[in-house]
Amino acid sequence: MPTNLPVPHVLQIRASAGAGKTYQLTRQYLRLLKGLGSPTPEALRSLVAITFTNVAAAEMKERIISSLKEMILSTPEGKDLSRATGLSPREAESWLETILRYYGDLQIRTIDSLVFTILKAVAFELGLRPDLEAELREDQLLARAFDRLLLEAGEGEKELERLFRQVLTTFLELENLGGFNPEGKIRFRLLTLFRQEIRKGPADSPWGPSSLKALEEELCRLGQELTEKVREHGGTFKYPAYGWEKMFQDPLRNLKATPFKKDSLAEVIKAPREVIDRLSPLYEAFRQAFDAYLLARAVERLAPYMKLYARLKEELETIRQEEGLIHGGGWLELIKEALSKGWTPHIYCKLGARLRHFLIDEFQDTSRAQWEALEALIVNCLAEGGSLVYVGDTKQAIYVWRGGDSELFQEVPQSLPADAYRLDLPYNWRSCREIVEFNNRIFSLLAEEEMALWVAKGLLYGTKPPRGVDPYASHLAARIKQTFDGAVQQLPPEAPEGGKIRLYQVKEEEAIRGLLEEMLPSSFEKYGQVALLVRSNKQAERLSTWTFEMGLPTVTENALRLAGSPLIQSLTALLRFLEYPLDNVALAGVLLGGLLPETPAEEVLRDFLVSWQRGRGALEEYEGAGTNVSLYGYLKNDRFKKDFSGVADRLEAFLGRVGRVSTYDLIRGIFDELDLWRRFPAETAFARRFLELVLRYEEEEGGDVSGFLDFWRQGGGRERLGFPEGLSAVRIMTIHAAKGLEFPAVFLPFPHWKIRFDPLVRLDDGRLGYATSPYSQKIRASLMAAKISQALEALNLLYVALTRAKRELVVFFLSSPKRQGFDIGKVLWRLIKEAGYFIEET
Ligand SMILES: Nc1ncnc2c1ncn2[C@@H]1O[C@H](COP(=O)(O)OP(=O)(O)OP(=O)(O)O)[C@@H](O)[C@H]1O
Repeated sequence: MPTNLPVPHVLQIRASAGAGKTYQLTRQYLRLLKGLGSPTPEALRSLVAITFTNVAAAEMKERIISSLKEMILSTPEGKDLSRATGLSPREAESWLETILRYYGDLQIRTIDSLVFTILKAVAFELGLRPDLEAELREDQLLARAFDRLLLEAGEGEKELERLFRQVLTTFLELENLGGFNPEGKIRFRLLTLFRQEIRKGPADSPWGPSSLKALEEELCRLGQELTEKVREHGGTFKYPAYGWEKMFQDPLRNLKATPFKKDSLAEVIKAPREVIDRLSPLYEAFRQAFDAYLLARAVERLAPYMKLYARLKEELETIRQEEGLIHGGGWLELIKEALSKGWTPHIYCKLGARLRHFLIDEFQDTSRAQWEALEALIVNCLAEGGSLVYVGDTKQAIYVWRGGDSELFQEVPQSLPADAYRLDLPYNWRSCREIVEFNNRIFSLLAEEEMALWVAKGLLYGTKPPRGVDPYASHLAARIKQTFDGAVQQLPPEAPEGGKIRLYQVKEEEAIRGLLEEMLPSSFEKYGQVALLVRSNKQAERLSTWTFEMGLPTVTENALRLAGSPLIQSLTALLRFLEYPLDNVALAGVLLGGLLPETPAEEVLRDFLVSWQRGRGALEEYEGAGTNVSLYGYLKNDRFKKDFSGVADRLEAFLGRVGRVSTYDLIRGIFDELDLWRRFPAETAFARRFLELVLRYEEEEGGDVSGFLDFWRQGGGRERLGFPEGLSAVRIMTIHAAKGLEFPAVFLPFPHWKIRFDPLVRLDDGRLGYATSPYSQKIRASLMAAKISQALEALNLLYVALTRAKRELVVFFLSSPKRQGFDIGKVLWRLIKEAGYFIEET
């Protein structure tokens, strides 16, 4: 890593898996700390590291802290770090103190979180409510807006009622869809439109809906004219047994007819040359009308949805004004607007720091909208002598569906006002020799012309690709070659030897289960060394049922959700109680969770319930004249104070702090006073992450206890931990979640994913259309462009999956006839065979 680049500079690190990109980024962070001089919160705030997920941000913070500790203790690793970063043990110590003291100023976060903080800083100037809140769960926000529309329609808003009716008609007639739940499908389509707009630009049509009726009539007229003229000139349609002539007479009922796809009239009719020449323009006119009709139909299909969607957006705007809620895509646009007005100095002033250096991890998954929101800030920081280091690997771009745009990787240095440098990291530091060589052989094959073309054709067209040259397949093949060119990695001089690749072919899924049962318990000293990687959550569920039945300790992504931790459950129960002290269920949760050290919880509750059963009279007596029968009132009652000494006092003390201190300080106080760190050692990781979440929430949304609880209920509880090290349980997770991680042994039990088809396409003229076969040529181009991106993503997923293993990699192939069509398993199979590996049949 070059340590003395002159500022300003942009450094691009593009390297394959396990090459040390995140490792270098962490070191660069420490190096920049050194360059900032004496540790202050302002200096800390000027250094921004952007990660792809909150989990990755939490992990990077941990890495920074543990690196500083190593340096303070001058361990061998610490000495190496000191040498590489220039930080002496003393400097490391004072930075660590500053970081721990001003933890909230540590700017290691996701792009969305950074952009939202900035947005809050300029909310007033942008005419937004200052108590603006982020709604990260766009489906929920949209569901609310949709419900409000339904309500308005139900209350007699005529225009809206008409719109809903139109959508339903399109749904039932044009799309031939039925079923019991049109509402669910309509909601889903609106959500797709919303996502499309957030990630890929405006959804509004530049033109109104086309006149489908007129196009239908024109098509039928041309079809009939053609049949009449053919007959008039003594010609006949080919293949009378298939009724080609009839198809031209009634094209609307024969949209998929073969003769409509022929390139020339000579392929459709039998007639002398001069007749064919004479009628060819008519056939061409028919074909054009046919294409225009198909195009209009696709746009028309979406038109009522677009109108409803326009209303939905108005509703979203109302929610924003009424409640200050704003969705992710919305804030990216707003911040872009603010920055384009040259507000950067003002933003810095509000943030209390100038941003000087940016570090960005996993850059290949950044979306254009995200980049555009950040760009002006980065330009500004470069203009003031700062730097940008961004790292990534286009082979690992697996978030195209969320707008990730790996082409930005090359564009960025050209658009920025600073000298650009590039660093190669040629070694793979992660895996043993066998694994590195396996991946080298497999993935370098994808950079070969013939193989790339075979893969491209298969992924785009399945088992029956068109013969000869196909422009889409050639384009995809070129991109595959370009992506995997340079995939070969070197082994560092002292790389660990060995490693194992095990490849099996099985006939039924049951056999995969059998092999797992055989291999998992016997092969590894510790279960914690094994990760089973899958494509979908459903597969993860299936596998965890199996491992559960086998009696193997297992940890899945869901098990790491914060809401699943007993400590966090009791803590949120305590917050619910503090928000509303009459919430008996919440207080019961606090007592039963053992949060308060001195509570004989069951005894208290039994007593309370017995009293309750005896009748309100008795309880009201405890509570004095109060009418609310609350557990809290019961605990506070003097009669019981001595039995349950301290409980009510503690609760009262906490209650006294609500609203006077921040939610974060309130919870930290609870941790200290109840000695939770010591009393719940197994839950430390959950507790730390929870505190971080509270802090992040507070920074971004400034909310009180109620606000935090709303956020928690609406999805905060789904936040999860990174997979903890040292836990002796088999990890089951999706390949998406495994990105950036590594494990001693990796199993890929179901490598058979296909590319996903998205019927929503953007046409050349900017309009959106809904693609169903047969496609207009214009739709075909957009559709194939989308398919090409998805095909690349499917291959990239394979690359991510196969590069997570340090020592052992196990892959199962299912050869059951149930597995039909062309999938990634087929690609992998051929790559493995050509690379000369043996697949064992069982
Ligand atoms: N220069 C190095 N010396 C020793 N170990 C290294 C070095 N670089 C990286 N490593 C180790 O190699 C492993 C992979 O590093 P890291 O996760 O940073 O790679 P990466 O390029 O970000 O990988 P991926 O793209 O697959 O997420 C880690 O265990 C890291 O500690």
